Amino acid sequence: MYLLIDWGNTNLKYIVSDSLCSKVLQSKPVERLTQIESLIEQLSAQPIHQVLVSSVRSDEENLRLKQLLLSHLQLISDVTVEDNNSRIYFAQTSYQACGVKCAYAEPSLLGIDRWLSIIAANQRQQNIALISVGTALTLDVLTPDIHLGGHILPGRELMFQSLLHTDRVRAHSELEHGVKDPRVLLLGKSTTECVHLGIDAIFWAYLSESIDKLQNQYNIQEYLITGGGGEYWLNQLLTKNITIEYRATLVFEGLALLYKEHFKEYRCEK
Ligand SMILES: Nc1ncnc2c1ncn2[C@@H]1O[C@H](COP(=O)(O)OP(=O)(O)OP(=O)(O)O)[C@@H](O)[C@H]1O
Ligand SMILES: CC(C)(CO)[C@@H](O)C(=O)NCCC(=O)O
Repeated sequence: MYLLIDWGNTNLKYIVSDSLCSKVLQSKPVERLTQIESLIEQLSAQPIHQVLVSSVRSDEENLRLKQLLLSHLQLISDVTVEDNNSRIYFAQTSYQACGVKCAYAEPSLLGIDRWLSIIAANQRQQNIALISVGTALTLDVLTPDIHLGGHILPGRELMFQSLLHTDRVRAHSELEHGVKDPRVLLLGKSTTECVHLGIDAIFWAYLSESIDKLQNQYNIQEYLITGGGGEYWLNQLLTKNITIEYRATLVFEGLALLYKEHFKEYRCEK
């Protein structure tokens, strides 16, 4: 069994799969955890043989994850620590991988989650815009085999927290009356409503305007959207005249592709 991990700034997401083929990964449920310690409990006695990791966390946090995984692997198999070390693969950004070239002059500075999504999207060999709505909102644009660059914005929670830091804007993290349509300029009648509607309006204006520019400048054929807020924004963007798809497994698909490029012995059964 393969364990694929996407450790973001808020959650650790994972998939357990007996195959690294994109089609199989796309059909797997993505599990979400807030504490990495609960990963081991969740896996319990599953026979994991190889772990693939995408992590935007610090070296220190990655080491903690590695130690946790090693102790789990040791419990379920009788091989040595050295053998087990090679069973944990941490993906890294590079200048070129799986046929695609990175836009950054210093590729190691591009977030691995973005790079893996780019690698997965490049399989389609089209002009693609990738939108990830998580802790940060990111945009990446690629034409076949070339990453052109992108944007990074603070995500909803970061914007929300930055206002709470003033200590005067006392908003609740959830709206009392559910989601409101961000395409209409609705006006809030409480601090919480004002903050939520304001932040949604920023995202809507940004996404709507960026899509219009992307259509004109890059002739985008397809949009792929992912991340915790991906489904919500997919629904809002359906009114735009674009081809757009929500893909929860995009980072995992890229992770599997990069791993397979490194360890060429892996073959996807047809
Ligand atoms: N409707 C929404 N609009 C904007 N952001 C949202 C929405 N719903 C959820 N989010 C954001 O998504 C995030 C959780 O998603 P996800 O689990 O993909 O993030 P993450 O673990 O932080 O991943 P990463 O660090 O890779 O972005 C939260 O920070 C939350 O604020
Ligand atoms: C932007 C985030 C936080 C999105 O998860 C991540 O990709 C990251 O930490 N990136 C590093 C900076 C960059 O991509 O240029």
